[in-house]
Amino acid sequence: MERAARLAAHFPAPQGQAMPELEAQPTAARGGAGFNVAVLGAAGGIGQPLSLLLKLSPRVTQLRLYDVANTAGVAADLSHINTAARVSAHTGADQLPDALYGAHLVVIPAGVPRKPGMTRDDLFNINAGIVRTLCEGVARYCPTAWVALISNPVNSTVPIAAEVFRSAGTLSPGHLFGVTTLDVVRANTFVAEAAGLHPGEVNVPVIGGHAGVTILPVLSAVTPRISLPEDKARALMERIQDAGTEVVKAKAGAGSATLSMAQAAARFAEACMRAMSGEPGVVECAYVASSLTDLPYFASPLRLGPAGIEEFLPLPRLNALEKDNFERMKAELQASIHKGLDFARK
Ligand SMILES: NC(=O)C1=CN([C@@H]2O[C@H](COP(=O)(O)OP(=O)(O)OC[C@H]3O[C@@H](n4cnc5c(N)ncnc54)[C@H](O)[C@@H]3O)[C@@H](O)[C@H]2O)C=CC1
Ligand SMILES: O=C([O-])CC(=O)C(=O)O
Repeated sequence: MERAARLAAHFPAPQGQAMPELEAQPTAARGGAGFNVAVLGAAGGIGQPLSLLLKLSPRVTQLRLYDVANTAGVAADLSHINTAARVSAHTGADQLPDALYGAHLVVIPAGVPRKPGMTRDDLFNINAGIVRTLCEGVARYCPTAWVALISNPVNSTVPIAAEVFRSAGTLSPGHLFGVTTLDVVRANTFVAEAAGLHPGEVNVPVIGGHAGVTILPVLSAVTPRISLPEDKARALMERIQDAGTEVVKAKAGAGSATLSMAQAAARFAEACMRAMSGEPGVVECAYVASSLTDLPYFASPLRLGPAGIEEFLPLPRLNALEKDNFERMKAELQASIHKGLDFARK
């Protein structure tokens, strides 16, 4: 189906309204009145605890919960919590416009999770289409929103989202993020355990992408500085790269990481809202369109500001082990990016 026809079929105007004229939300106005956040996939394993954490955020004034089913119960439940965020439920494609209209930040954990034995790429066939459809809605109903994409395979879904926005004429690369915060959270935790530090005081930059060898924790650039023998560094690196699979195996068919992911996504959402509010010095790693390497999408530490990505921090110097991993990730990451681009351009 031609793109315009597909858009019109999926997204009628919000109920009782003419198709809204979407004016850009001026960043200066953001924050003062709080943020309007939409969670797409809100009734799922990540969506529910993430929505709980966002309901607890003093920065959120409107929380829109969208899913294909079961949002009414989640919203009713959360709405009894005595915080200021107003919660609304939006179920099914015809309610997506109401969920999105006016959103400052859209967080997307919609899609299927892995089962044991699957790779993240095995999710592509189902999740690519879900992400494309949801992003077509974002392009139409909240084109200036920041988008934080959780749905796997992130290495491919972010290029898909970018192409949807590009062809809708709404692409703002500084507002589109693949959420890799869980890799940082895990790296901080495992390094703290290994070094006898408090996890809250450790910061590991994690670069590359979000699958196996493409997840590159730069252990030589950890703060505070720690020194690890190569065998220990290699083992830690591999544990961080396989941490998602560790959870998938432990859940034994019941899905993948949800609670730690919800916390990681809430941390990333808070960082976005702090940056939109003009707070200085907000730095997070995320997977974004990037020219730091030959790869067109790459995760690295970013300084965020009211306009989105304000600075790509220089990549940390890599030691021999990390350089070797970087070389090994390139082909896989490039292939995942192309797979996403090819899908979106069909
Ligand atoms: N980026 C990351 O670090 C991580 C990513 N993930 C990914 O997050 C995704 C979600 O995982 P879970 O929440 O555990 O899965 P889940 O199956 O528990 O929840 C997914 C939700 O998406 C909803 N959904 C499906 N199609 C939809 C559509 N077209 N529109 C709106 N909602 C739709 C489902 O109804 C369900 O409620 C998976 O793709 C998973 O691989 C998971 C953990 C970490
Ligand atoms: O492993 C998975 O399928 C989910 C995920 O991305 C993670 O936990 O890092």
